[in-house]
Amino acid sequence: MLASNPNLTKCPFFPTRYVPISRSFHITCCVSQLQSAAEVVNGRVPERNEIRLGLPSKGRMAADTLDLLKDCQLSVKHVNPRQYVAQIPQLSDLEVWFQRPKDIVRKLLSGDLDLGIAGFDTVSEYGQGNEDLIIVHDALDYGDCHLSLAIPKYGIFENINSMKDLAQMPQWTEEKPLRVATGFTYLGPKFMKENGLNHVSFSTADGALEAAPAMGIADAILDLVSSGITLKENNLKEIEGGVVLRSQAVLVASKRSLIQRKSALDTTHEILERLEAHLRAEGQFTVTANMRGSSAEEVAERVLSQPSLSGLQGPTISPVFCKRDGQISSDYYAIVICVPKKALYKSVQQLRAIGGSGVLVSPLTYIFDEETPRWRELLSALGL
Ligand SMILES: Nc1ncnc2c1ncn2[C@@H]1O[C@H](COP(=O)(O)OP(=O)(O)OP(=O)(O)O)[C@@H](O)[C@H]1O
Ligand SMILES: O=P(O)(O)OC[C@H]1O[C@H](OP(=O)(O)OP(=O)(O)O)[C@H](O)[C@@H]1O
Ligand SMILES: [Mg+2]
Repeated sequence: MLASNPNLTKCPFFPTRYVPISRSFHITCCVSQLQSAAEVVNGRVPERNEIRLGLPSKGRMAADTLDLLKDCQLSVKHVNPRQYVAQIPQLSDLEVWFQRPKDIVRKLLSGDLDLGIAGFDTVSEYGQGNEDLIIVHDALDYGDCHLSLAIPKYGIFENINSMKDLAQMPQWTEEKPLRVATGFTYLGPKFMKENGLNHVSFSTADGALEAAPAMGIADAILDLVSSGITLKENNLKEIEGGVVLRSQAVLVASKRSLIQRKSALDTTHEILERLEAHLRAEGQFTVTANMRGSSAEEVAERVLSQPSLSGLQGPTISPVFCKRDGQISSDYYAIVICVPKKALYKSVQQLRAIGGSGVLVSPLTYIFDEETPRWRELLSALGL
């Protein structure tokens, strides 16, 4: 139980929240959040002309975020790693601010940033379900991990393999709760409660949580997992139903900013279109092949008879003209299709099976659709 944990105390500013006693910086942060929040609570966002995008200043998300933007032709001009403000020359009214991922979320809530990129886990933990946060793109395709509960493989946990088993263990009582070490002090308690574990206490640390059970500090940990190596090396295991959430990098915005700053919405549209165009193209190849045929329609029929050759909107088929005995004829047709990378070899086999030859495969850089579904979803979530 939260209240019985000596390491946590009621936050003086948000009485429904508990904060680690040692983390007075968190309380300071609550104060500054309150001050900024006061500015926006009555519906107005702070006055400024530039749109602010928060990007991770360091840690495992930082380099991949810059790489993604570069791939979208949105390179960040950042001369010095210790300088926390930067520009994206392609987006003239946008300022980039480098911040720790958790501060990106806090500053979106306080109105000091309009847009940000962070892990979904961080958005969920520090956003605490605040309705002002809106996920603009939920799958930026890096930073994959999941937040999961893990317990020792040994001792009293040897035969415990699910959350249900864990909840039914007779050991956990009001006086002797299940001790969980986690940095996720909002999601952790919420998850345990939702899973019927009522006798739980939490402790927190900034890293190397996997050591806590062996050190006798905790019975279980709730932390991020990607390869699973850290758990394995520390004799811990995940259990059925123990995944709190799955995470990857996301583009997140403040609803208020998007509604009240017209240019924030326009800039978000452009960033979203570029992200979608790049991410859609990344999974595809362009495949070109020649095929003998009597007409474009007849070739199309053959191509469309194969399950992996329909492309994005059906194949493009154009006649290949050659001069024979002074006569121009088109016995061959060139077909162009987009093929998912995973289905490349299958597609080549199917092309050959219907008489395709000279198959050329090239990378695809961008796919701009007429309108991205995510843009429509965003507008409807904003009530626009
Ligand atoms: N194996 C992993 N462990 C932790 N984070 C991961 C992992 N794989 C992907 N991530 C993502 O990277 C983010 C962690 O980035 P970073 O290392 O900058 O944060 P941090 O160490 O939690 O931050 P801070 O140092 O400010 O406490 C996570 O929030 C998550 O979205
Ligand atoms: O499943 P894996 O691939 O082994 O990754 C999981 C580990 O990585 C992270 O720690 P990090 O490397 O950030 O070190 P820290 O615990 O000191 O923060 C996370 O907190 C886990 O400990
Ligand atoms: Mg870390």
